[in-house]
Amino acid sequence: MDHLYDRGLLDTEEYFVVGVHLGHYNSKDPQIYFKGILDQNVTSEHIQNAFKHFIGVVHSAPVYPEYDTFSRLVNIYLEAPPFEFPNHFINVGGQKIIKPEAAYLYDAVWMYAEAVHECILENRDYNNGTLIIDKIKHNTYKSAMGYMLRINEVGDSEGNYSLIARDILEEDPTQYGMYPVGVFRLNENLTALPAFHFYEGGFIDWPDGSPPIDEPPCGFRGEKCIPPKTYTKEILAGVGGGLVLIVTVVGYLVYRNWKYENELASLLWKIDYRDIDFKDHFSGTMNSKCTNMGRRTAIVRVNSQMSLASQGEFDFRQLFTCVATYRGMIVAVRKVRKKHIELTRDIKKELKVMRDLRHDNINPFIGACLDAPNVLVVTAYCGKGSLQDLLENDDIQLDDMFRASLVFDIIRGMIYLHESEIRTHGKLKSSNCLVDNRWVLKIADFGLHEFMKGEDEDDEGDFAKYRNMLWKAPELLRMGCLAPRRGSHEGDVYSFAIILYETHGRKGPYGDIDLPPKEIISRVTNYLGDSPFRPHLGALDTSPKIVTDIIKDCWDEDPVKRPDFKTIRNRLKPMQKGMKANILDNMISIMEKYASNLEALVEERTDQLREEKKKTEDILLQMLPKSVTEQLKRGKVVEAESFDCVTIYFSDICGFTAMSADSSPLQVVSLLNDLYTLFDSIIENYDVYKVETIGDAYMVCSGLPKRNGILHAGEIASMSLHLLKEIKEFKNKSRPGETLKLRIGIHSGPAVAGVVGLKMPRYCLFGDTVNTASRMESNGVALKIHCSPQCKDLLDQLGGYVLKERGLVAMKGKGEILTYWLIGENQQKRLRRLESVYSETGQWPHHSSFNTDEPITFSSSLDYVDEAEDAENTMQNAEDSNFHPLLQSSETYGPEKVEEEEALCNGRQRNDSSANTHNKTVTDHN
Ligand SMILES: Nc1nc2c(ncn2[C@@H]2O[C@H](COP(=O)(O)OP(=O)(O)OP(=O)(O)O)[C@@H](O)[C@H]2O)c(=O)[nH]1
Ligand SMILES: [Mg+2]
Repeated sequence: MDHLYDRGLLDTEEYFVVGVHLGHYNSKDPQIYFKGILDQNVTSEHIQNAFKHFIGVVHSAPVYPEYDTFSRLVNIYLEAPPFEFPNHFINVGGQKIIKPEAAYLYDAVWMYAEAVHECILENRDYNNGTLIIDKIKHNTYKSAMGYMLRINEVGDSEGNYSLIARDILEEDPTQYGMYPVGVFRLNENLTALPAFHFYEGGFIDWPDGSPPIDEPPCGFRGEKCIPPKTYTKEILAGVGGGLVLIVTVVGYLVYRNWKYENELASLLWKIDYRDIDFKDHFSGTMNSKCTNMGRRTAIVRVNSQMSLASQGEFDFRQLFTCVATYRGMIVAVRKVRKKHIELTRDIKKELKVMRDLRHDNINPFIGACLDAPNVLVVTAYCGKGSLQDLLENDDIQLDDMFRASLVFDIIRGMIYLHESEIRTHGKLKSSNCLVDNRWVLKIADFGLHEFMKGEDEDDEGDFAKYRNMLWKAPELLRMGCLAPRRGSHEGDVYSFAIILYETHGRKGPYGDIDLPPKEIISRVTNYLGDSPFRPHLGALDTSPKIVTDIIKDCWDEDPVKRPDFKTIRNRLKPMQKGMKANILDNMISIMEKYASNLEALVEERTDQLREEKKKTEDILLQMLPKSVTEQLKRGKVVEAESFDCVTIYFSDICGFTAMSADSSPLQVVSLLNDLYTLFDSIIENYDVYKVETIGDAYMVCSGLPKRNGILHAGEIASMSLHLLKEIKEFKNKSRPGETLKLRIGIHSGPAVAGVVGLKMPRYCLFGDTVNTASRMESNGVALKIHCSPQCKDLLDQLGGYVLKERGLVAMKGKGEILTYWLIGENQQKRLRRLESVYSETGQWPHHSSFNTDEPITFSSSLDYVDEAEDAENTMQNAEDSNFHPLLQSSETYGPEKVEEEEALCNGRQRNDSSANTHNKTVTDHN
């Protein structure tokens, strides 16, 4: 209570505390109830005020005098046996205070005794506890406390309880105590709860003047005050939201309207006449074309062909429409035959709609010029002219892909147009389908009906007038001038059918029907017979059936039966198979294919070229030394070069002339071919350069054009031995069994080399060395190598060569010269020599001699001479003819033999250009 009071909970009178006190009411100390466990300050005003909000239920105090009587009797019995509890003060009137528990105990025993007694009377088992309890339950009895009690159904005694409340303390009116104000008593029928009865004069000093309500009006948890559910908030939110939406929508509409009006008013489409520049494109007569804008039809037919022949972005020969530049853009300008124009709202709307249209297959409307008398309509310029021009131009091939691309462009454009605010075209025809530079077809000349209204009649003449009507649907033709200018969806489909017919037939809208347009129009309009008058479909016999079917359906006499453009698109889809959406993409893909083919082709041709070049180079290389070839290839002049020392080989076949005389020319050629093929393959193994072959003569040189020190003598010597060996095994097919008598001469000395001639450039050697070499050969002996002393010196220096002195030989212009026969060599020595060159220079002296990829093959069939330094010894060996296969297989040449050979060679015609002298006398001093 203290805390409740402190926290102000009792201030509001809202709380009232009902306490239960377990003890009996203590009438001696009515303030005891204010006490807490420790707090003894019961007199505090604070506490006493708090208890104004308290009523308590306590056990009623014993009823007097009944309880007194009981107490007295207990005192008496306590002294009596069996307790014999003495009370010393009994004689002075002192009584022991008997606690109520004694009364309860008394009550319990009494009740039990009553029950047992009843059992005995009823002759039932009083040891049966349940029975005894049953008897006790629901009993009402007068307690020793002096009041009535009742045992309820669970066996508890429902006692006599009093209600205590605060009242002024009897002893001290400034203080309060708790006093019983009433009691709960059992009522008559003893069944219901005990009822409360105020004691006489008893009252409760309710803080509020009356008892507090037992339950808050809304229940303890407010459950009795749940307000019925209302949707006010939702409704408010809904209404608010709705309002916002309405305001937004209205705002948006107003804004749109405002914007629309602004756009209408801003005249974005308006073009200033001064901004249109006709000069850039036209001069002279061209300008007049633009001055006559609007009367183009007659010119069209003549000139349209011309424009199409051109592929450029812009062609100056295009005369059929007036072209100008507007803000850097090429535009088509069309004059409206009106003196002035009143800019009504409808016209403004119409122009705005036109300007807003944007589609790939719709020719963009750029604007209009209203500067009277120049009332102009400006549209984007399409570089390739109209579909009509295209179809009439025989130079342009229309393949299926091309045609399908154009047709689908029309369909796409028309679907867009029919769904737009323009709704219909009304003048769809091939001249109003323009083709731009990218070959995309664009629908043109639609809309602007209000703008054009009242345009002066074009004096184009009957032909042109009726021709223009060939695309018009019959139902519109029948309406005459009442027909709506904007036409109808079905009317556009009819026009499309005629265009499709034109596109496939390429003979105009009515193909080969040779009637004036006026007559055609009359027949189409006044159709009475069974089938309406239409172009002949027979002319389209090469076209796919779906196309002719579509054409038939689209020009049906009954407009209702004509399909719409979406249906047409779906039905014509097979035409598009494998095609890209626009023709340019198709062309690009074709070109890509072509380009990749071309790449392969170029590659192939490059290979061929490379091969041919290589062949040419090879031939050149065969004709000229590599270094010379390189110089010639680079366009340099090859200057004659002088070489200090080279070795030259000449060989000749003795008796060749006589042999040729006996053989057919073919046999001779075949023999020489075989022979030189063999020679060529042999000389490849040496660092030598074949200078030329003339008839049976063979000229080889070493030490040029690449210098090789003195190795040239060795290379030529080894090569000569190799050739000599091979010639002995050479089979002459026309004279089997006969050995060719090869006569070889070698000489070393200085020479000059250079390229002569321009047409058939030859690498030639000049100098006395050449002559001497040739003489060495001509003064030689068949199957022997005749070596000059200069050459022998070099060979000696190189070592490993076996030479035998021949003796003095008289040579023309030279006197007598001591010459030698080269008879053998030590190949190992040559090999070592070349190896040492290789290790010094990192290069083999001759490219093919020691190709590291191939085994060294040179002279492999020759035997070797062991360190043939001792000439005597060697010669001895040579004479023994035991050490060299050359010598083994050949005869030993003595003077007689020489003579014999000499005779063989007599009469031989030398046509060696380099060797101009022939010494026919051979003197062998051996
Ligand atoms: N290259 C090119 N030619 C055009 C262009 N506009 C019109 N033409 C050509 O001008 C010719 C006549 O066009 P228009 O003046 O529109 O006359 P029409 O199409 O026969 O008839 P309507 O449009 O119905 O008045 C067309 O056939 C085309 O050859 C264009 O933008 N570029
Ligand atoms: Mg047109």
